[in-house]
Amino acid sequence: MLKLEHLAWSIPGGESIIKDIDLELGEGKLVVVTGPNGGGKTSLAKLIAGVETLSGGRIIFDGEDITDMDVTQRAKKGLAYAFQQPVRFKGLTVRDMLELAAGKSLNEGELCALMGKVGLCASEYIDRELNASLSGGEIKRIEIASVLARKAKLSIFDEPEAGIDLWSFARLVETFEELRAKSTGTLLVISHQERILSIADEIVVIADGKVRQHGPRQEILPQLLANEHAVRCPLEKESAIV
Ligand SMILES: Nc1ncnc2c1ncn2[C@@H]1O[C@H](COP(=O)(O)OP(=O)(O)OP(=O)(O)O)[C@@H](O)[C@H]1O
Repeated sequence: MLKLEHLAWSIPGGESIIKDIDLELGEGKLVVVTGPNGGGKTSLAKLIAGVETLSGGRIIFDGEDITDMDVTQRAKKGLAYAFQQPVRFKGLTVRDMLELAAGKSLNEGELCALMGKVGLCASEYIDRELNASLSGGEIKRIEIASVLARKAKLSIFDEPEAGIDLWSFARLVETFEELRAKSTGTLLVISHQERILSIADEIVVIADGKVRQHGPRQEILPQLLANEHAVRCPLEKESAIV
């Protein structure tokens, strides 16, 4: 459903950030992208969503070449993106944002169901403006709810765990599992969280702008966990000596 061919992206100064990425994602899968900070995950998500413009390569979505389409055209084709740091929209209420995302007016029950998926109670929030009065975690969850409202063919979530409390995070993980079970669309989730990695169908590891590993969770996750221990153990030994 999504095919990335030789994707490349350099920042205006010339530094190469994304380096020849080839990747194919299947329909209805939950794919988790992980890797070290600064490896290029957010850049890749922005390139897929059309927020940044490719320096080279092609993006095929549902059999169609969307490389030259802008963000809005890609959104109309069924691509939704939740930013790592959500944007606030003064003058727009939570209800407005969710209804815009859903493309229709929503009744109280529908609003409640949507907000419940991210651990928020609709009645407390729907009439609030999307401005600085909302906390970082609240705005993040509302943005995730708006992406869920889109029911897109491909939904991209950039570090949905960032700034979210444990209880809401647990609810969000359940929501991802429910969506995957319904196979309504493909989910691409950028995350460093083992809890999210542990529900993935596939894991992609990106470092230094390249795909380092890609495969089923059962294959990749044990390797990631083993590497984590390989890094941690010498340090633990050192601290034991001190
Ligand atoms: N507009 C930009 N201008 C300059 N450098 C940029 C720009 N966008 C990204 N970078 C750099 O590109 C590299 C990759 O950044 P990116 O945000 O894609 O990493 P990431 O894997 O998502 O990291 P994290 O896990 O910390 O969120 C970083 O070194 C970052 O500083």
